Amino acid sequence: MILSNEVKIPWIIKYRPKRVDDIINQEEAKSQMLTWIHSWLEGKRPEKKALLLYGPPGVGKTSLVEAIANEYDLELLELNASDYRRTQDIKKTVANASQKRPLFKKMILILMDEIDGLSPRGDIGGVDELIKIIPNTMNPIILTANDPWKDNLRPIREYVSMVEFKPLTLNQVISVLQGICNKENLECEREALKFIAEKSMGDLRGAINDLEAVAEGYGKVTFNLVSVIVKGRDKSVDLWRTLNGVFYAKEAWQSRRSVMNSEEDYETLIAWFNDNVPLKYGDYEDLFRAMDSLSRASLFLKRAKSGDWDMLSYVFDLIGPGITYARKNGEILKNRFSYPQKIKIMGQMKSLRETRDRIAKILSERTLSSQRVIKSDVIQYLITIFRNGNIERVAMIARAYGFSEDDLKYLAGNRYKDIEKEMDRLREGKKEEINAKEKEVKKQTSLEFFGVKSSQVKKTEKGKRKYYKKDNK
Ligand SMILES: Nc1ncnc2c1ncn2[C@@H]1O[C@H](COP(=O)(O)OP(=O)(O)OP(=O)(O)O)[C@@H](O)[C@H]1O
Repeated sequence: MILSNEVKIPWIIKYRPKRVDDIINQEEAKSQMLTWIHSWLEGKRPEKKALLLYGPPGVGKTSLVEAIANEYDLELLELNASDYRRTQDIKKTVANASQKRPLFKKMILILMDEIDGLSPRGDIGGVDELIKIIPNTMNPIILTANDPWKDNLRPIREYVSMVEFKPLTLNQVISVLQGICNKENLECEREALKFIAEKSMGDLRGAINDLEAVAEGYGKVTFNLVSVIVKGRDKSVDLWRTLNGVFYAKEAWQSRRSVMNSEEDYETLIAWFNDNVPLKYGDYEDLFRAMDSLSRASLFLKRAKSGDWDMLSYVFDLIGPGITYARKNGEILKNRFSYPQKIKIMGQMKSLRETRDRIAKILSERTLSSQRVIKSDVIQYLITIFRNGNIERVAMIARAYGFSEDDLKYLAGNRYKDIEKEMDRLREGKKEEINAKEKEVKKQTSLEFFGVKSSQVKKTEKGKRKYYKKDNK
């Protein structure tokens, strides 16, 4: 059963260029690739049967190949690192496709993405196999790499034409972002777009993702928001990327990579998915499968943390592909990602713990007792006094100990405002009277009050009063 039919598509997919003309700033690459593809289409197989596209991430390598396939009616066979990890994989997929004629389209365009991402050991055989395939292929082959100068790619470089992709300029990135803002009817400040563009350093994919993260979270894109959220790749942006990367992955390896690349610890990631899977998967069976996978991830994480670190590999698979492939029936819902309740509560508890520790420190310094004893035996009484005791007296105790507003909130709960008012009234009241009363309170909170004889108290060099077991008399 599907709960809602509102479906959301990530902007990098929604605004992906459909035609070659839509690709910006890669004129040289375009002309090189178009000349090459024309000669294939005219039946003159070019001297180099494969291209190696290289350049930074997110500048249009994959998009241009997809646009060419779309415009020239080619069947695109898109393969990723995980499809050709071993020699057999290459034989099964690339070698096979290189000799096939498509049923309906003109040719098969074979795209092997991210060949530099292959592990050096695993792909040695693969590289050899590829070198055998390229000279005899009946179909055009395109390889992409961020870094084509890696050693393991050296043999391949002789068999391909290299096509360079350049980073996009600041203004180009800004104008793409502005175009998206207009189409989305989104309020976007120019300064904010400039900030995102500068941060992206020419990676348009990254820039579009950042824009969407801010827009989705806040409904508008202002400089103030962006400078806080996108700055230094803020954690919420990182989390947003990871969630998006898993929910919208096309392939298992993409989803796994999103989890592995996240800067968050795995417990936090699990908490985020725990709260957000129900927001994104409306079909109950999809939801069941995803939550089942997530709970297994949690179990494997425990095992990994108890020393069996090999288990971590299953954690990546169970969070990433486990959630991606759990969705079989329904679409991804349009709901916004939400902040996990567990982390919210833990955050609140953490700040409460910090306040309690601070109060314990103040009291332990004053009474020369250990903080542990103060926490276990004293604070509860203080809370009772602050919540029920005589307000003037409580206000004086608060002044004597120098409790902050947070300390008062912790000790007095809802009563803290009344206590603060009383403290103000006292402050304005007769100084002498207050001083005398404060003195009395101080006395009652002093070492002597806790049974230490005055003769056992000495002043340290810094003027602090210290307790000595031995009588000084
Ligand atoms: N030159 C460009 N013109 C228009 N849109 C672009 C361009 N470069 C990137 N984009 C946008 O960024 C997204 C990612 O681009 P693409 O996948 O083509 O990058 P890539 O260079 O293949 O990156 P990677 O090396 O990481 O795979 C696209 O969906 C598109 O929206």
